[in-house]
Amino acid sequence: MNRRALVRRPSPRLAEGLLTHLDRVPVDVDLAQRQWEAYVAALQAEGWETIEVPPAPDCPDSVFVEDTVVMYGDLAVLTRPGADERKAEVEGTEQTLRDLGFRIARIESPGTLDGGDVLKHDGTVWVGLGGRTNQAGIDQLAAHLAPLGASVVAVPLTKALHLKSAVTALPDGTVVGWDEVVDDPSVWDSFLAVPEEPGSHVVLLDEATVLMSSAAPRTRALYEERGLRVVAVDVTEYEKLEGCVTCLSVRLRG
Ligand SMILES: NC(=O)NCCC[C@H](N)C(=O)O
Repeated sequence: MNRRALVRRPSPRLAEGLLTHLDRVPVDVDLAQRQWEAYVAALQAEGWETIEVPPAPDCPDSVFVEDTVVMYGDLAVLTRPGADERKAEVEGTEQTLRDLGFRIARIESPGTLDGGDVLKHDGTVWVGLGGRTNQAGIDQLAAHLAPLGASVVAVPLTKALHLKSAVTALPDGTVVGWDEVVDDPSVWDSFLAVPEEPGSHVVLLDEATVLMSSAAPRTRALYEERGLRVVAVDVTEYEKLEGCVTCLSVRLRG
């Protein structure tokens, strides 16, 4: 399988990144750069080819490249981020995806949508309706994905920045989340509460391997007991800015 992922190196202005639910604490930008390089190396070590979106040094949150696009097969739906400070990040992602030959669609005003609000599994696309993504953005995404057979479900979101700040999905489709920030776990047929907040974010590297933060050792043990192989990386500087392992890459199919 052709496994490729978009990544985008952190801006020197990372410490100015937006905060919604966390208080600002000092961010070590040099450490963040090393953590980003280790994250990219971890993807490559698992057979993923990483493709860099041109850096956007004037956009403090540009490392969180997931928010700029929703991929579905050969279609790239460019987002319209809910925060004005982040709207300029989309241009670099568009340029890269056009060069790679993907079909392009886009969310347009008055719709807003961040890619971090979109969780996909097996033909269903759950979208967090909350601070960054509005109903118009969800409706537009649904229209773009309907021809591809996807069913889009809006999920109320009040306790976390993005849907994927609260929940992600294991390879078998089990949705995992940290109870305190999940508005309604009953949305999903199979939901597993995890013991640590950073444990609720996994990047699927293959059907039996996930990448996650090293800040959730008890959750790691839980995943390993379920038969998963876990690759753990330090993303402390990104967690300080309400980011996580899913925000730092966009996996491409095909
Ligand atoms: N997909 C994500 O969860 N992205 C994290 C974005 C964090 C950034 N500081 C923001 O508030 O937009």
